[in-house]
Amino acid sequence: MIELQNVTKKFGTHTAIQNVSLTVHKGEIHGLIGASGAGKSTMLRVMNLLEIPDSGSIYVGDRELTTRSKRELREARKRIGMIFQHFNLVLNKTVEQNVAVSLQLAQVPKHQQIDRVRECLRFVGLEDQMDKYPAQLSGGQKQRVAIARALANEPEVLLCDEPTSSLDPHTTSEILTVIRDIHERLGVTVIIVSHEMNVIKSICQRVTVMDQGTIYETVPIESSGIPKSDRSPERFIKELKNDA
Ligand SMILES: Nc1ncnc2c1ncn2[C@@H]1O[C@H](COP(=O)(O)OP(=O)(O)OP(=O)(O)O)[C@@H](O)[C@H]1O
Repeated sequence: MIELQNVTKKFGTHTAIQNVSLTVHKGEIHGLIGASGAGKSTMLRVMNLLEIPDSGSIYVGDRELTTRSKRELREARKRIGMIFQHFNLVLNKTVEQNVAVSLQLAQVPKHQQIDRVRECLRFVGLEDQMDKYPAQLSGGQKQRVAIARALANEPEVLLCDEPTSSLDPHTTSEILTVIRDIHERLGVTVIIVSHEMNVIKSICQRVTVMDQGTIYETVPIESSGIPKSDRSPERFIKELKNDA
């Protein structure tokens, strides 16, 4: 589904990723983990050419991205959604308008936009929040809007850059459940960068460990399932007592 062949990306004299090759299979949830600065985000960002590699090839499906014209690249990118740690919503646009941005960029006719926006917001459970602004939402709701925006053009691939790193454990499980739903119900291939081992272990089928800009190893894992989270006061008391 996604194949990186001998990809190198430098920032000035610093090599962020060095000659990496990786295949992500269609329909898998693939994790990228490693120490800070190992090159995880750069790996993810070259997959949709948000970072242009200095050398190497990137295939998404049967499309080689690095040799595409600007117009062809725009088309190819519609099939790749992306979400970020800090959500990257447009603050002066409503939830509805934020999701519609993807469709406007893809030049979807206006009369088709509203149905699609509603459908995506329904998928993430936010249909009733369409008129709110990002500042009126919780972190988890903001990430759901970002997910709805990423889904709007029916992507085949979802790139997730530390999607739960700004969220508490309860909201993390909710967002992971949405990501797993996208994978299972929509058949989307997911690549997720995280420094949180529990996140990686709970939903990934294979994990690539990165070290100093190279791939240390890719290992299959048995996903442990998304932990059930409970925000009841009894649970807080129990945990406080356990810690003591
Ligand atoms: N736009 C940039 N300009 C200059 N250097 C960069 C840029 N982006 C990344 N780097 C450098 O490339 C290296 C890899 O960065 P990257 O963000 O891919 O690592 P990471 O594994 O995702 O780290 P973290 O977990 O801290 O986010 C780091 O040394 C970083 O400082």
